[in-house]
Amino acid sequence: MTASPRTARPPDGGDAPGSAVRAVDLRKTYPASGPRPEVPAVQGIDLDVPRGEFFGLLGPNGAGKSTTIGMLTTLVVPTGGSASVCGLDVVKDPVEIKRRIGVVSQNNTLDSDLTAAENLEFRGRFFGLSAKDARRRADELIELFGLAEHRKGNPFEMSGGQAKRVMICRALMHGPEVLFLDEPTAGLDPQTRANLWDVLRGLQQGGQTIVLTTHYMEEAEALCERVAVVDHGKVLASGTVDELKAGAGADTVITVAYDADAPPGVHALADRDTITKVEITGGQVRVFAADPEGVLGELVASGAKAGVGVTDASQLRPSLETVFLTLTGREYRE
Ligand SMILES: Nc1ncnc2c1ncn2[C@@H]1O[C@H](COP(=O)(O)OP(=O)(O)OP(=O)(O)O)[C@@H](O)[C@H]1O
Repeated sequence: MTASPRTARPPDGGDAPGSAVRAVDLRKTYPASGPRPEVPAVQGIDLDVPRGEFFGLLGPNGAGKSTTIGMLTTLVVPTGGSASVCGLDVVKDPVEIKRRIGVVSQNNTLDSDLTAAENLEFRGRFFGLSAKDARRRADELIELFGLAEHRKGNPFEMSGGQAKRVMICRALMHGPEVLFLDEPTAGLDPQTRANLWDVLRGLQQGGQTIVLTTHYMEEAEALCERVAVVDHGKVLASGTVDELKAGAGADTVITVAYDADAPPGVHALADRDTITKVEITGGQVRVFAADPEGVLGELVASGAKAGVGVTDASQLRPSLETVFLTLTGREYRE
C-alpha cells in the first residue's frame, strides 16, 4: 500500500527549506518525588531534522526517547536547552505547534465510545474542518490505510495493528507538517510490523516528515534515513545508518564465552592489523575485527589448546547493533 495523503506536505506546498525539528542542548530532569530521587531523563540532546526526512530516535527502554518526543510535542516541559518544531518554540508556541503536528503515542488513546470513522471525524472537527470535509478526509484515509472493513468497528475490539493504523489516520486528519510516532510497532507481531512499515514508507514518499522512536534496531535500519542513537538521555551518535556503521560500528563483533577464564592465546589477537580491539571479561572474549575471517575458529582453537570449552559464540556483522556495542560496550537489549 502506498499512503500519500494530499495535505501532508508543508502548507506552502513545496520543498520548504529549513528544519522541521531542532533541539539544542535539550534537557529534562523529573523532580524527586517522595523517596524517589530526581531523574535526569534527557541530558542535553541536539537534533536537526530537515523537512521531508524520516528520522529515528533509537535506544533501549529508559533511554529518554519518550521524554524527548514529549518535549518536542509540547506535552513535557523542558528543564533546559531549547527546541523548535516548524520554526516555533516548544515552550512559547505550544498551541500553534499542536496545529502543525500529528502525534501517535505508544498506547491506544482512541475513544472507545466512537467507531473508527467517528474517531477520525471528531478529530477533524476539532481542528476546524466542516462536518462534510471531516467525513471526506476520514473516508480518504480509511481507504488509504486499508481500514474500510473496520470503519464502524470499535477501536478496542480491533487487532493492535488495526488500532495503530486508526491512530495514524487520526494523527493525519489535519494534514500535519510533522508526524511523531512513539514506538509505533512495539508489541506487534512481525507481519503486522512489516505492514505498518509499508504504511510509514508510503507516507514519507508522499512528502511527510516523520520522527519516530524505536527500540528495534531493525526498524530504524528499515525505515529511517537518519538515526540518533540515544542512551541514558544522551545522543551517542547520529547520521545515516550507513554512516553510523562505517564509523563507530564498522567492525564485525565476534563474542565467545568460555567455561573458564579466557585462554591466554586470545591476547595475541590484539596485535593483528585487522583487529581493532579485544575485550576480555572473565570467561567472555569480544573481538572487534575489520576482517573477521578465521577469528571465531582461532578463539575456539585457543580454548581447546588450553583445555577450556566454549559455551556460547556469536558473530555480528556491522549493523546498528555493532554500532551500539562499540559505543556503549554493552549489548543492546530490547
Ligand atoms: N513522569 C516521569 N516522572 C519521573 N520519571 C520519569 C517520568 N517519565 C519517565 N521517567 C524516567 O525517565 C527515564 C527515561 O524514560 P523515557 O520513557 O523517556 O525513556 P524511553 O527511552 O522512552 O523508554 P521506553 O521505551 O521504556 O518508554 C526513565 O528512567 C524513566 O523511568
